[in-house]
Amino acid sequence: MVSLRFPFSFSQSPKLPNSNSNSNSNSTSTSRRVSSAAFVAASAAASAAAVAAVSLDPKHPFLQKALNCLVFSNHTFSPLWGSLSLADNSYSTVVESKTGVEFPSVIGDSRGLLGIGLRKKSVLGLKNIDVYAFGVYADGNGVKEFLSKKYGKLSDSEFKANKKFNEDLIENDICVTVRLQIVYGRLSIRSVRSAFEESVGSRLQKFGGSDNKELLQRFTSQFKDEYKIPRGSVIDLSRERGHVLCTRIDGKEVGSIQSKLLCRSILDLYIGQDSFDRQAKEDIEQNLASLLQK
Ligand SMILES: CCCCCCCCCCCC(=O)O
Repeated sequence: MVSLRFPFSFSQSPKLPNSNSNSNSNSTSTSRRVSSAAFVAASAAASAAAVAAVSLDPKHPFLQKALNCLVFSNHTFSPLWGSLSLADNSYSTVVESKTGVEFPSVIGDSRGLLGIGLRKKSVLGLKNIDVYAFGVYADGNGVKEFLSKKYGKLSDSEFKANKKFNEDLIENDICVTVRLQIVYGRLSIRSVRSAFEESVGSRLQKFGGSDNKELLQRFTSQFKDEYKIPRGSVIDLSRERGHVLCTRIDGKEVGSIQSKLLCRSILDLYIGQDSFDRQAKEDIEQNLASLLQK
């Protein structure tokens, strides 16, 4: 039978991403691949915060001890856990190696990084340019709850034969964020709109048929002319509970739309069958699978 890996398990070393030789922070790792340890850190963050709160209470010396043990272990265990510092509340980052773009291993309260990738696009059918790096995050508790319910009773071989973890994430009501970090320096908001029109439009058609022009228009019209998208801009596309797609540009919410079809179409671009970056999709699949262990 498979069961969920306990986030504070010290007995088994998770796969680590390559360590970063040119980083100025000892908690940053450079990799195109993201270890499930990054994701585990998301669940750990919430629990660690709870432990920290109690540990200030002198009536709980045991918890203080557990906390010390946790922090010590973080520093020797994994670079991604290394900066899970309760003092400054900062977490480790993973760097997309081609562009140098950094992704925090945890965003929000509990969304852990499952994988990173690169979106390239050909301009005038000629040059392939790097447009943005992306990171896919999912809510630690939501994923674990879902996976253990669905796969907890499978035998090991049945579990290994499963190839549907990404589909599970795309389809179900689990909080997910895809973070786009723009690397191309000459992007107009109009080109962002038309790129979304093309990519999201094709998925809306694929999953929902041709009658979705209004939905596509509602989504793309969130990217208003007044917004600037210079290099370094961050666009967050988040599926919140109830299949609500919430869009943020540089942290500012620009709109939210309740539509299962739209959420599915967006996620399919990054982790679906014909995703933008095949390696990223495979990494994510693997990291989802490694959240369960025998
Ligand atoms: C010159 C290329 C312009 C491409 C702009 C893409 C900006 C964001 C679009 C997101 C969706 C997608 O990648 O198709």
